Amino acid sequence: MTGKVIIFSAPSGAGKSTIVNYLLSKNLGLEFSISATCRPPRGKEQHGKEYYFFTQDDFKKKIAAHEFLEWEEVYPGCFYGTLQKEVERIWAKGQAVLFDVDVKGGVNIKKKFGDQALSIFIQAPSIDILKKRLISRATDSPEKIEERIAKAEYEMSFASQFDTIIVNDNLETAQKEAEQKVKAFLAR
Ligand SMILES: Nc1nc2c(ncn2[C@@H]2O[C@H](COP(=O)(O)OP(=O)(O)O)[C@@H](O)[C@H]2O)c(=O)[nH]1
Ligand SMILES: Nc1ncnc2c1ncn2[C@@H]1O[C@H](COP(=O)(O)OP(=O)(O)O)[C@@H](O)[C@H]1O
Repeated sequence: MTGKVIIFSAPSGAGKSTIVNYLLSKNLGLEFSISATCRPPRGKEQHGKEYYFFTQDDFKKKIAAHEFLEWEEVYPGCFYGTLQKEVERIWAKGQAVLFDVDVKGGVNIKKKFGDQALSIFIQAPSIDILKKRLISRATDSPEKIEERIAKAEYEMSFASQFDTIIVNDNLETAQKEAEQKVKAFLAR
């Protein structure tokens, strides 16, 4: 059983989650790939909903057992990855898989799936705007925001390795552009 995959990557704060959630609300035949992580759940987060939560030990065992399609140490000591069986679960339902992964993960998944995959890089108009968005989102401490900004320039350097780049300046325009690109790819 094989199908299509759509990959979204971006520096933190560029608007990727907002655009991904918009696409998921459109009933385009997409299902979100739930990632595995070894960060602890926050608030009401549940295993198998936002993420599959594992201890760092269990995560490493799964790496050794080749259960991951890909994984990255996204922040120091903090692993995120996609379980092979997550993709199979979604394809078995006849849906296309929608990935929200870091830039390296995005490039690796595209390499694995080739023409079966559409990789989209979401870019903020500038680093300054990125910073403003992270501050106004108010989900991260000032230290975390600085960590994310510091990483953003490095992440931007991956943009050219994606099939397409969407600059998220006006949100509605970016959402429509993403929707049109995804629909065209799914119709192929
Ligand atoms: N490579 C890879 N990156 C992932 C995966 N899942 C999430 N990420 C990335 O890990 C980062 C998670 O950071 P953040 O958005 O702060 O997520 P949070 O842990 O839910 O607060 C983002 O860049 C995600 O795109 C995955 O399965 N593989
Ligand atoms: N085009 C836009 N203009 C202004 N604010 C935006 C735009 N796109 C997203 N945002 C806001 O910026 C913040 C970061 O967006 P989010 O989707 O959480 O980013 P990411 O998932 O890439 O980290 C959120 O508060 C979101 O509402």
